Amino acid sequence: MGEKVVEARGVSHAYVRKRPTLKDVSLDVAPGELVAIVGENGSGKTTLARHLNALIPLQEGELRVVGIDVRDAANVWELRRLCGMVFQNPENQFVSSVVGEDVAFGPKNFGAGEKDARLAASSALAAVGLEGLERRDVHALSGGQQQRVALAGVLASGPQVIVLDEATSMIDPRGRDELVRTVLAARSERGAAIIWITHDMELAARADRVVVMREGEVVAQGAPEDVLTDEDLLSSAGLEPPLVVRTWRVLQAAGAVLGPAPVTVEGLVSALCA
Ligand SMILES: Nc1ncnc2c1ncn2[C@@H]1O[C@H](COP(=O)(O)OP(=O)(O)OP(=O)(O)O)[C@@H](O)[C@H]1O
Repeated sequence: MGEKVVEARGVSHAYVRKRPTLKDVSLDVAPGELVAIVGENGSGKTTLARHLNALIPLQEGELRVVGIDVRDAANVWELRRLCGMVFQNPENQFVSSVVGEDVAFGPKNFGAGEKDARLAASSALAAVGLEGLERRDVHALSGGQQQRVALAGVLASGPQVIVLDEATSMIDPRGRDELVRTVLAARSERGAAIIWITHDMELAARADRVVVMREGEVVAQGAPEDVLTDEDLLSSAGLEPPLVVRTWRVLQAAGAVLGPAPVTVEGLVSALCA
């Protein structure tokens, strides 16, 4: 158990009394694991994410992230350094209006000297494709660029867990692919675990594990090949399978293919070639 970077046990939360938003959520995440959390609007994904970073008080249950109890106020900044978050609207996430200073804030705040913090900021900005934008005003950037700055800020702080909450929603398709690669590199280079909250089933198909939420509960979790091909489960959670699975079903109905549905384009190609 000590090895997990997220250990949630029976976490429940109600913003409004007697109207629970999270119900008895238990979830483990291992170091370096890529976990996708899917669920329809209002199913509680963001509320769970906020708990991971102690942005809202834990009302019920137990939650340790990177070994820190989220109730432990003395360690909240260490928790936020080691578990970085990028939200859908990063606008309110910035501490400085100057890009380079915002990204350098994390490392500086966590003890790096001025020069090291700047270097960390520049390398994180380069990693998200924003090389040389250090002097720009954050608020004069596009939504997608702001999401990249927010991710750079997280990367510069050396996280063990990166939580992305619809964090690529405003990024154009090519930029999104680049960002996915950047996040996956953070995983392979630093062993960071990634928790990806997304409506993008193609992205979820690339995870190690998919967690399905419905009305504040975790209703299923497992390998993408199992979860994302279970149409009844997905439909009960208000979700659609990835395009590859839907394509497979059409081919199957036409008698063109046999066997379990692949979930990624690569899987589809190898199944068709086999
Ligand atoms: N600050 C708040 N006060 C009261 N209710 C809230 C608050 N934040 C969220 N809620 C409610 O909690 C429920 C779950 O919201 P949450 O944002 O966690 O869902 P989600 O799965 O992330 O949704 P989405 O896919 O739309 O981002 C919703 O019904 C929402 O209205």
